Amino acid sequence: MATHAVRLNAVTKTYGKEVYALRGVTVDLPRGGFTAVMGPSGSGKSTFLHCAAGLDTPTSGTVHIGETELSRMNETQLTELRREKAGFVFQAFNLIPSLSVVDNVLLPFRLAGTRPDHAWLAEVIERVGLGERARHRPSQLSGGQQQRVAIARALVTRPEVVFADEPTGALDTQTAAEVLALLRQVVDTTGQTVVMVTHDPVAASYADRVLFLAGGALVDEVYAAGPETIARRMAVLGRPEAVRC
Ligand SMILES: Nc1ncnc2c1ncn2[C@@H]1O[C@H](COP(=O)(O)OP(=O)(O)OP(=O)(O)O)[C@@H](O)[C@H]1O
Repeated sequence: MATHAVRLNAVTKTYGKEVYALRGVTVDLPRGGFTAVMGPSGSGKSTFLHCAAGLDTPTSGTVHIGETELSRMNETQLTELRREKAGFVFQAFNLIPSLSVVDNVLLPFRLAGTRPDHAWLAEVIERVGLGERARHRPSQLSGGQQQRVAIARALVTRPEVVFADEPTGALDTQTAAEVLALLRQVVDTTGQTVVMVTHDPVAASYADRVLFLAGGALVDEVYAAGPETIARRMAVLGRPEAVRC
């Protein structure tokens, strides 16, 4: 079995002739790890996440999720692969307002036309702390609780990797801390792999490893770092001379 959950090799993404959103990014994201991706606005964080998750296709280079290479897949194959191997959590919780917590969490199965494992479904809902609220609608929940529904939905298919794009961007500090602690716990207790884009050094400090992008290139990384260290590295990247174009 591969030791990486995701592998990017010399991944470049360009828009037209001028814009290099990613330039030659090579990195392994190990199984069971929590990786944060940071960088100034426009540095390529979302493009990185989208290419790693098969939501976007690199201009050149290869992407693997586990043993599977994404680069040669057509759109239908990519959709199937994402369904099977990836879970997604976004800043906007993307829940369906008319559905209960449990039905929102069941959506991936509905979309795939497959049968859920009900014991696991109950465990996941319990694990995110919503056992008592399984029949509530999203409008009856706080922002943090809604994001926990989205996390349960991302986990319920037991994906190879959970991709989170600014998952705490819409939450207050205390609620954000709860959601990040949950992601940390998921990695620690289930050996799940999480990749998270964030602007926030405090959020990134929950990760085992922080990757820094500047100008579409991977320019730095830290392991097990606190918010101050991460903020200091970010401050350096903010200066134009740090961007290797
Ligand atoms: N569809 C597109 N067409 C043209 N340029 C694009 C497109 N998507 C992204 N870009 C450009 O690619 C670069 C990287 O964008 P990306 O969204 O990945 O950065 P980011 O680090 O996630 O930014 P932010 O923190 O502001 O969300 C930027 O210069 C952006 O303008």
